[in-house]
Amino acid sequence: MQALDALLNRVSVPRLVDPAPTAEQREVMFAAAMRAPDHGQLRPWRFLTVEGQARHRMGELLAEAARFNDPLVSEAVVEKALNGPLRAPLVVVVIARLQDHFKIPKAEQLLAAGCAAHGILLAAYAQGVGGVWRTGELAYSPHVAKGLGLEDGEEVIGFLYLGTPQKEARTAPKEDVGQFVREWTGPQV
Ligand SMILES: Cc1cc2nc3c(=O)[nH]c(=O)nc-3n(C[C@H](O)[C@H](O)[C@H](O)COP(=O)(O)O)c2cc1C
Repeated sequence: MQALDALLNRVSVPRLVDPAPTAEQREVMFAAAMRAPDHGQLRPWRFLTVEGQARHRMGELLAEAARFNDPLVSEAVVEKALNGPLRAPLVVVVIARLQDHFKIPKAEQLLAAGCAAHGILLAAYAQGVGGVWRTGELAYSPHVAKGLGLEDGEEVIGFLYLGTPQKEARTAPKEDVGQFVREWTGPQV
């Protein structure tokens, strides 16, 4: 696939089934992540892969976090948390690693990690792998962070659900790009 095809046509694929991406496909996806624009080459990201039985353990962790957040949480919400990671054969947890740096603000590091996540999704799409970036409030839970083994300065910025599209992906909507672009010719007076 040509680079522009992926850039212009990538769409999220919410319904994902087995098989999970192959080792070769994963290598390409993580290599693409490493090409994210990255001020100072801090590489302010890392990834966890969760698959097989570990997805059930991740679901239990999310369900515990839902109960911690709200002891009166409904069973429906707990059930959704439990089943969340089962929506795809592979979940990639994207972790931003934010450090105090004399020159590079944490906001820039966060953006770089976001670009890395986008790189994974683009490389997935280019290889026919379906993917969708999800978060939800549990992604930001300290209980989940602890259970996933995050260290100081690290935060989850996304769960990338990856797998084989269950059905043909939708077509990317055509956007009126002109609405988002203006020429600037000098300061307003
Ligand atoms: C940081 C981030 C978090 C997101 N979290 C969710 C989410 O929890 N649930 C969801 O349905 N979409 C979420 N999305 C949006 C989807 O990944 C997707 O981009 C959106 O549904 C639009 O579909 P498209 O990518 O095909 O244009 C998130 C996107 C980003 C960048």
